[in-house]
Amino acid sequence: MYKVLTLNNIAVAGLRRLPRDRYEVSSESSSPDAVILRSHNMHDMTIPESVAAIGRAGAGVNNIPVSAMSDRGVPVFNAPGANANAVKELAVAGLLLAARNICDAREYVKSLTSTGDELAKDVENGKKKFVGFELPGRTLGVIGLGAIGVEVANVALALGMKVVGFDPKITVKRAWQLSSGVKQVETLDRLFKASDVVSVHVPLVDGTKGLVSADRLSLMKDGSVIINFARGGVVDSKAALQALNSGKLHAYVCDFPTPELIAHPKVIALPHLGASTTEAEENCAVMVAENVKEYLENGNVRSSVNFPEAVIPRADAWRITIANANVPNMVGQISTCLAQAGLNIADLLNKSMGDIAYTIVDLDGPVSEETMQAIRGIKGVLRLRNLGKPIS
Ligand SMILES: NC(=O)c1ccc[n+]([C@@H]2O[C@H](COP(=O)([O-])OP(=O)(O)OC[C@H]3O[C@@H](n4cnc5c(N)ncnc54)[C@H](O)[C@@H]3O)[C@@H](O)[C@H]2O)c1
Ligand SMILES: O=C(O)[C@H](O)COP(=O)(O)O
Repeated sequence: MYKVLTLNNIAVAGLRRLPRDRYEVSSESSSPDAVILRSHNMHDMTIPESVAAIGRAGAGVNNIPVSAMSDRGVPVFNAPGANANAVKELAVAGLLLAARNICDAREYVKSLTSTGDELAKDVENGKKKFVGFELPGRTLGVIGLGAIGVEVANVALALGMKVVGFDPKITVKRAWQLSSGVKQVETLDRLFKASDVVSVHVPLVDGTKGLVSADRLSLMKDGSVIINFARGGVVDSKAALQALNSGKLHAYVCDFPTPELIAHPKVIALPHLGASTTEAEENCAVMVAENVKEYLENGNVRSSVNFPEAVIPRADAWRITIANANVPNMVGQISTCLAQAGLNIADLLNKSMGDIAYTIVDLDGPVSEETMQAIRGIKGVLRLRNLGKPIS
């Protein structure tokens, strides 16, 4: 029986992928084999040694101690692209809310107590305070052309905007999805200078902290808009508030409220709502549950942020998997241990990603505890799993 600890509510469609006869899924488990979560902060918790895999039912993994998990040989899975449409739709909504001053206009209407002709007069007199701007001809700058950024860029083009994009590490897959109408800019400064609206879609990592800074905001035209459905830390919020006060920014649309942001009349703050649609929650939960299950049962790795993609279809063989430091002669030492035990290798895959290497070995016989100990004793082996024969 595999034990899976959930740290957030995970859509039932995903949990159904973990059959009850083989999986015990609970929000309380002291020795789980895997953890599935959304935005729960794992940095503050002690992660049991029993945990062999972590599944983030979403995109961002800044709430998970990924590097510490790599050191333990534990893969962290996420659900790339599974909530991209949901975020795209809300980013476009945010753009329109800001461009047409919809939040202020709604508040104004809510505040009206008049009726009849008086109300009609208040409506007509009030509307001049909420004159907005249209999108065609304006320039949107998209920072981060991954699953979400590409969708936002493409839809903005369809709305008549000019679009410029910045992503030095765009993947081939995303480049194929990106409309040829999106112009590439070489530097962030150029993107800020060119844009009326900037939308950020990068992960929060050391290199993206405070990426939307006072200096970059100062390059923008007066009355610009920042849209942030990435992470709060990507935008220097003090600088954004100053830019709102000076008129450099017309609005800051943000999915990550702080007391200061909530208090500012020109901030449109939402409660981290980007991925909160039934469809996105189900897509993410299904993708991550399947990938965690595949890893637990078969050792195959798909969509991990710290492990290389590694898949061997299951044959009628005994399987072990090894996560180890990416240094020379690991496969040689592992093979020697197996040969000394008289085991014949039927199939072997060795892949690496950064400092981590991962090896799947299919064998013609069962691996004894003695051989497991010998492999565990090799310097650089982080985690060894004996999966036996496939579950029939
Ligand atoms: N508000 C929400 O509910 C919500 C939902 C989903 C994702 N997110 C956030 O959005 C982020 C992006 O999600 P995604 O699914 O598009 O991820 P993704 O991995 O598909 O795309 C991220 C892109 O950012 C690029 N990038 C990284 N650093 C960069 C930099 N310094 N400059 C320019 N580009 C850079 C990468 O090359 C990649 O193409 C997530 O990491 C998460 O933090 C928020
Ligand atoms: O990174 C993500 O996928 C989003 O921020 C969604 O977070 P959530 O699953 O907590 O809504």
